[in-house]
Amino acid sequence: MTEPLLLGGIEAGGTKFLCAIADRDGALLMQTRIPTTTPAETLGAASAFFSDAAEKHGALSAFSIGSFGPLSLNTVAADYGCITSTPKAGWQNVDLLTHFRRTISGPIALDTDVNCAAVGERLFGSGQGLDTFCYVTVGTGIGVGLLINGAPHGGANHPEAGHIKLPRAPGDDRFAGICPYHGDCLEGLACGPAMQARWGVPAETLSSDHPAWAIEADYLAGLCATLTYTVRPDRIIIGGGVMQPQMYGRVRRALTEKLAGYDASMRAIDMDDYVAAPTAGSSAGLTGALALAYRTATRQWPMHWAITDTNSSRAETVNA
Ligand SMILES: Nc1ncnc2c1ncn2[C@@H]1O[C@H](COP(=O)(O)OP(=O)(O)OP(=O)(O)O)[C@@H](O)[C@H]1O
Ligand SMILES: [Zn+2]
Repeated sequence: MTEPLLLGGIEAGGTKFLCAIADRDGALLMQTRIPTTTPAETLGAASAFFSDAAEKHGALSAFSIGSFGPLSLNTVAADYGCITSTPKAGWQNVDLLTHFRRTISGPIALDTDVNCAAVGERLFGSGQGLDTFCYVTVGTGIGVGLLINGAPHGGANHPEAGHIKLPRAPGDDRFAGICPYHGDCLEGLACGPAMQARWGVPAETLSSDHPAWAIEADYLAGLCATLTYTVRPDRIIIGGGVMQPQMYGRVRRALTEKLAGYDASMRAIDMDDYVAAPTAGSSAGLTGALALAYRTATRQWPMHWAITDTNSSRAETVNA
């Protein structure tokens, strides 16, 4: 008989922490949504949820966190498991791992929110059937998750492709950018708050023929070209509040121009398929975190979740 598994996961975001426990088949047994306020308040509420879950369902087999960052993911570093230099007030140097080790006895895995979302897209969304793809979110920041040969990628630490420096888009030479570290890195020029700073109004209020969108598409296509040259993924999935439907065509056309017909395999890219929207739903990061917990417990990815379950039916099985 297969051993029962009890998995815990958190998608730790800048506005909310989604916490859940799930069984071996990915069915959610309990879940909750905690607003991200102070570390003490938010992490305290998350621990209380998992203590309550353990009382009701037993000890967790494995637990995983997909968090906003930057994070220290180098297992031998002194600050392993900490959020490090985030601009989010009060959350610098917050030790996530030590906090959860106080209440959770099983193994704990940690990865970025975007890598976890990429895992969720592989199980339930636009990454199904793919081994190597990128997951990009363009919202309050710009984050890039990488699934390489079927596993989330990290090296000495997680990459930060949202902060690459790109050539300025035509006509965009005055805006200084808003990244507190680099000024006019990609995130500094093209995340949602950067658009607001540049144009004086929130991005969602700009009309679809506003010049902002051509500039935005140029930068996102620059990121896609860089990812194409460095990772050569099967697909680049781009989501986040700024990626409205009209952006996909613009990014695909700008990317085709940037690749400039280089190499037959790049000329053969079907852009409609290559630059795609996410489809795993708003809980892809949480699903990915739970899948990471599954892998921590079993050394395998729960590929059967994709067959036996769908994102929407998962949501219905919840007893909050
Ligand atoms: N319809 C829209 N069109 C363009 N921009 C939008 C739209 N809706 C939201 N945004 C922008 O998206 C940003 C918020 O992004 P999102 O909704 O992805 O939130 P987030 O999860 O906080 O971001 P992140 O992915 O960085 O964590 C805001 O800057 C907002 O101006
Ligand atoms: Zn930057």
